[in-house]
Amino acid sequence: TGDHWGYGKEDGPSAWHRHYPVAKGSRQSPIDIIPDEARRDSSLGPIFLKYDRCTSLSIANNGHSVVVEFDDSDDRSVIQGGPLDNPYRLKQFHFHWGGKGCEGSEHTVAGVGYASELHLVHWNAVKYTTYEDAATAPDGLAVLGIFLEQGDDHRWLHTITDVLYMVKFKGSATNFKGFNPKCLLPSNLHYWTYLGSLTTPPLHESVIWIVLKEPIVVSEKQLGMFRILQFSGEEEDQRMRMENNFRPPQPLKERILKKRC
Ligand SMILES: COc1ccc(C[C@@]2(O)NC(=S)NC2=O)c(OC)c1
Ligand SMILES: [Zn+2]
Repeated sequence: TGDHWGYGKEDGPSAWHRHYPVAKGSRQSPIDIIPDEARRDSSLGPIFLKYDRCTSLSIANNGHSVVVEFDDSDDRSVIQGGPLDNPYRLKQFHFHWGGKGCEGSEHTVAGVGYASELHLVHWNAVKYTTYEDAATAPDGLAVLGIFLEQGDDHRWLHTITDVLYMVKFKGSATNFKGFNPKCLLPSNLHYWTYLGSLTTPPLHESVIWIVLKEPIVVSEKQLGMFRILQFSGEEEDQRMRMENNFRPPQPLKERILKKRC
């Protein structure tokens, strides 16, 4: 039982369509972002992020990534503005990364990947009653994508990398209170935006994507800490290092990429 998909040769992104036919849908993510083809849209305003440090709850290894969950019972932590018609509540954030020295982001920019990509997942609690309902609705989710570039140590990422050893195995979780994800944002909030999907099964086409142009900088040492995580559970005999947990870019099809720069 459990998820029968992964990132390997047999169960990876090229095989997902067998159980999840929407993998070949009209608004799949990620995409290759071509900056020169992005259309400036005067109706696109700035995005506003209001994150309250008291809403973070736990950090967990779900067998596909490391996820920090938030208390989404009210509007303390929300994203609004930009392409969004109302505030979307912060539910969780997680990362995608590569192998040693390899690219690991999901979106690429003019064909070039970054070392990693952070996804801050928000849901439309004005229109939908539950996160689960929002996750299947065309305007249900708003995901803020932030690129991680290799370079100097990131001042605040230590707060996360220092506890990864506690969630090494699939199914492990631990308390993670008082973390404010605002510390993971770059200084500039200029963004690209387009209509897309979840990037793992069930691949629901329910995401309004907001991808920041400016990456944050993290060290190779910090990136390496993500690779102590395992896809596999503690009881499984074959150890499977968690790395290269990213889906490659999907066809843009009839979509328009917009920008606010
Ligand atoms: C059923 O609801 C789901 C399921 C998976 C994810 C995770 C993910 O597929 N989506 C993005 S974005 N990156 C991912 O890895 C999700 O996140 C919003 C929501
Ligand atoms: Zn993601």
